[in-house]
Parts: sequence; C-alpha cells; structure tokens
Amino acid sequence: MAEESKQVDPKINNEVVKEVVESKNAPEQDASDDDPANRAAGNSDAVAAEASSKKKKSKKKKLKSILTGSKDNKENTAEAGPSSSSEPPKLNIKGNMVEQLLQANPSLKPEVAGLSKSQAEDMLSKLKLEDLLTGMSIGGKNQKDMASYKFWSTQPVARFDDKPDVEEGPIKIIDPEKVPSDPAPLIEGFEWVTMDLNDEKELEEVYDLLTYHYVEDDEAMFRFNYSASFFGWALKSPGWTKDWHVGVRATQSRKLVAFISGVPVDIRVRDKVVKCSEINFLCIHKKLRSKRLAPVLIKEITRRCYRVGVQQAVYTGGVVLPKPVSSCRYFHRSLDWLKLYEVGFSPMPAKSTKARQITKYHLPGSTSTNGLRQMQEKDVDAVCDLLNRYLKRFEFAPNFTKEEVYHWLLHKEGTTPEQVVWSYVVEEPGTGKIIDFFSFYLLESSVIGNKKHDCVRAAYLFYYATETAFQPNALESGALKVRLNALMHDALILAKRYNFDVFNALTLLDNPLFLQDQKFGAGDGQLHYYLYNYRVAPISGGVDQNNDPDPTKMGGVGLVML
Ligand SMILES: CCCCCCCCCCCCCC(=O)SCCNC(=O)CCNC(=O)[C@H](O)C(C)(C)COP(=O)(O)OP(=O)(O)OC[C@H]1O[C@@H](n2cnc3c(N)ncnc32)[C@H](O)[C@@H]1OP(=O)(O)O
Repeated sequence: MAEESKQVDPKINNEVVKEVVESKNAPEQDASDDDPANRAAGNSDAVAAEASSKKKKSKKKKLKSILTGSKDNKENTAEAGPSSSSEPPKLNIKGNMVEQLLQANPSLKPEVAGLSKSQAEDMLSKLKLEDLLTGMSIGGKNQKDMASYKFWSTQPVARFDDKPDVEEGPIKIIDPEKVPSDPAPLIEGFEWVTMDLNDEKELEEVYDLLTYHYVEDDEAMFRFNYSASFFGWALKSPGWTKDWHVGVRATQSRKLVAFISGVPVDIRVRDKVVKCSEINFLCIHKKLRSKRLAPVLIKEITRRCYRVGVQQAVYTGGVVLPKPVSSCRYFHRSLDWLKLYEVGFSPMPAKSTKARQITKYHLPGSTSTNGLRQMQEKDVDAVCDLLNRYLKRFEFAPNFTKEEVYHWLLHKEGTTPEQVVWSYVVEEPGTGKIIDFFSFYLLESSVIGNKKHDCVRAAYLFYYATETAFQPNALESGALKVRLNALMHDALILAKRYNFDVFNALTLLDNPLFLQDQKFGAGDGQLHYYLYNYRVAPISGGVDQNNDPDPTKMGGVGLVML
C-alpha cells in the first residue's frame, strides 16, 4: 500500500513523537483459534470470536443505512486507543537505563523527561537494536502492546518480543486439505463476493469504493484517487486469480462495502525464496469502520490463499502491527512547489519566499544522460536481467520473470485509457547495451475541499537498476552515487514534463544515495513491511536512528509495493 504522507514542516522535522506505554493486562488468545485450518478441525469459529450475537444486533441497527443506501448514518466512531487517566510520577532516576535510552535514540530526549521509571523501562525494552535497525523505534507511533492486538495476537505473525536471532522460516505449516472449502458466514445482511475485474462494471465498483473510502492522510486533506487503469495494472499481474479479489456486498442494496486483494509474488528473503500473496487494497466503507470487519476479510483471503497452498503473504501499511520486517520513510520532491503549497502539502520554510521556493525546485527542460530513451518491448529481456542482478544486492526483494517485467514496467501504448507506468532505459552509446533503467508510476490524490486545485499528480519511484553498481568499489568510490543522482535528476525532469506535481520515494533500494542531493524533503509517513506466517531477522529500512536516510543502512528492502 502506498501511504498518504505529507511533507514535514522543517521546523518539526526531527521532533519525533511516539506513543509509549500502555497496559499489558489483556490475556492472549491461542493462535489456533483464528486459524482457518484449525477451524476446519473443529476449533472455535473465527467470526464468532469477532462478533458475539449481542454485537450483531447493534451492528444490524447501525448498518441499516448502508443496506438501504441512505446517508443518514452518523455512526463512525474510531476504536478507543490506549489512554491513561492518571499523570505518571516524574522520573527521578539518573541511572544507566535512561542513558542507554538516550544513547540508543537521542531524539527521545524531550520524551524521557516526563516518564515514570516503569514507563522508561518499558520504552527501553521496546528500543531494541533490531528496532533501530528497522526504523521501528522511530516509526513506532501507534504501536500497542501485543495483547492489545486482539486479532493480530491470534495470527501466525512475528511478535514484538521475538528475539532478533530467530530462525527464519514459516511460523506454521498448513495442510490445504484441512482448510475449509467455504468462507465463514458474514453477519446477516452481507455476503461474500468474488469480484471479476475483467468485468468493467465490477472494476468500476472497486474503483468507486476505493476512491471514496481508501487511505486519507491524518487531516483528511488528500485521498488516493486510483484510476481504473491502475487497478488493471495492480491487480491483474502475471498469475493473478480472481479468487483473491474478495468483496463484501450489502445483500439488499448490492452495494460493494469492503474489499481486499492479493496477487502472487515470489519474494527472496536473504537466501530463501518465499511464495507469497501480495495483499493490498484492504478497504472498508467508512460507515462500517471499527466493527471488526477487517479481521474477517483478512481471514477470508487467508483461507483462499491456504486453499491453493500459498502459506505466506507480504503486505505494507502505515499502521504498526505485529511486527514489521522493516520500516522505510517517505520522501517527497516538489516538482510544482507553488501548487503543493497552495493545496497544503508543502509548508513555507521559515525565512523563505514563494519565489525562492520555486527557484529551488526548478528543473531544466531536457535530460542529460546520453542514450536515455523510453523502454520498449524489445528491452524486456535486458531490463529483466539487469534488474534481477541489481535486486540481488538487497536482503528482501522480488525476483522478476520476463512476464512480470513486461507487465509491471512496460507501458503498452493504447491498451489502457490512462498511462500508469513510465519506464526509461539507457542504451550505452556505441554498444547499444542497456546499462541503466528507471521507472515511476502515477498515483493521483484528490485534494479535499480546496477551491483552486482538485488533484495532485504524484509520481512514485518504482524499480531502477544500473550497471554502475557492479563496478569495483562502486559505493566507496562514489561512482554509484554519481550515476544514480544523474539518473534520478533525469527522472525528475521527465516527471515534470508529464505534469507530475510531486515525486515520492522511500528510503529503500539505494535511495539514500540521492534523496537529499535531489532535494527530496522528509515526509511524515512511514511505511512498514510485513510478512504473514514467516519469521525473519530484522531488515534495514535505509534510515538511521533519527529516521534520516543513511547510505550505511542500505541493502535491506528491495521490494517496492504499490
Ligand atoms: C497466507 C495468506 C495470508 C493473507 C493475509 C495476510 C495479512 C494481510 C493483512 C492486511 C494487509 C492490508 C494491506 C493494505 O491494504 S494497507 C491499506 C489499508 N487500508 C486503508 O487504510 C483504507 C482506509 N481504512 C479502512 O478501510 C479501514 O480502516 C481498515 C480496513 C484498514 C481497517 O478497518 P477498521 O478500521 O474498520 O478496523 P476493524 O474494526 O474492522 O478491525 C480492527 C483490526 O484491524 C486491524 N487493522 C487496522 N488496519 C489494518 C491494516 N491496514 N492492515 C492490517 N490490519 C489492520 C487493527 O489493528 C485491528 O486488529 P487488532 O489491533 O485488534 O489486532
């Protein structure tokens, strides 16, 4: 999932604030309770665990407006988060522990001052080395105690207290024969559907649901505005099956009210290749939020994956769940600074002016790399070879087939109403060999309630690769940095040419080598990477302990998810 991330006001850039401690009292459920395979073997019903019959009655009442399509339902309460009514006693210890805490993360200084001893201890226990490595100590806002994850604590996922030297591999082995052949029943008035995205009407329904109910930023200023072409691209990749496009409809109104999807992907985690379902576009109608429907959807897509022998999944999110494999930070490069300022995305830095900001982000009209041109069908083999060699340099990355390169990276003129992906190759002058390649995709965001602008065209940096990486000492000599900066500068120029307003990138791949030089600003979004039913030792997210891009922390995440 892409995350809505806004450019951080430079004034507050490094003031990272976290939620720290909360009660640990809730008992943990046995993981087997929620496992579809165990359900088949006679264990407690997963849906029953989510919704007691009492709750069902009140839900039925609240959901009436959806069933009938009326708009008068005001019920949309968020689930109560952790709260503490009493003021914690001030910390009056000067011991080792606090020093350790501050040493581990100096940016915590303002927070430590007001902590009780037990809170500080708790915080320290959360600030393990692996958390620093994955960026979790910084992006861990919203993290709850394991037992407070009523659903996730029952699932085969890594836990926050797992040791960093875990043996990597599946958490449990599923026998597809024992997985129920039918979905668990939904509450009355709703039914499961498999969406047929080859049917334009159904594609449109998914598009509508996501347009109005998918990810918004915290202040609800922007909302992703996926195009129908984008969904064709994202959800019909090689090996896709319509069985993994799962919807929930209101029986009476036939309205699509929830969706979750998966597409197959092989991910290499260090030296092992894991056959995964890449889960994305989990979305629940706003009026059905906080009613424990998300766990039901997740269990249903899990059942469908298990049934066909796919036992692992990869997914990303802005929320902290047990437990990220890695966490990367969003960066944004203004292409049309004035527009971004006017829509409230980019702040005006202290002592700057509009004119200065516009000049700062000005780009030349033409690219400068010799041999740069749009990728064509004839480049698929060369790009596949270069990209796979490049991605082997990362611990957590896909391995592309030629079909996948064709699907994900090649824009096929005239096949979709809107272009979704832009890919370029560099043909070595003289030899014609493909020596570099880069790509970005389009994801528009609607601007909510702005009189002047209704959308922001964002380019998301996708995959890239360069032969320069394989030169001896490419990193130490600075050659890789120089080459990537030249390529990314051209990528920015091309994105500007195609009327993009902003260029987004994470701290994954080799991005820390160019983010700052290319005037990317830090965003307020963090993207956490997760694996389902697979344990791994922590993987670096390309950031240091202050959440800044760090070239010494590269080599971790090589997977770019939409
Ligand atoms: C082998 C195959 C396995 C396949 C499955 C692999 C796993 C795939 C996992 C899915 C990967 C999706 C990747 C993407 O698409 S990430 C994009 C997620 N979508 C959005 O943010 C769109 C806008 N938001 C919504 O539509 C809803 O708020 C959603 C649907 C997100 C939650 O609905 P709602 O707000 O009404 O909540 P609830 O009362 O029903 O349920 C509350 C429970 O749900 C847990 N929750 C909340 N948000 C997420 C989240 N983003 N991933 C996983 N779990 C999440 C939450 O911690 C709590 O559990 P626990 O804290 O009590 O334990």
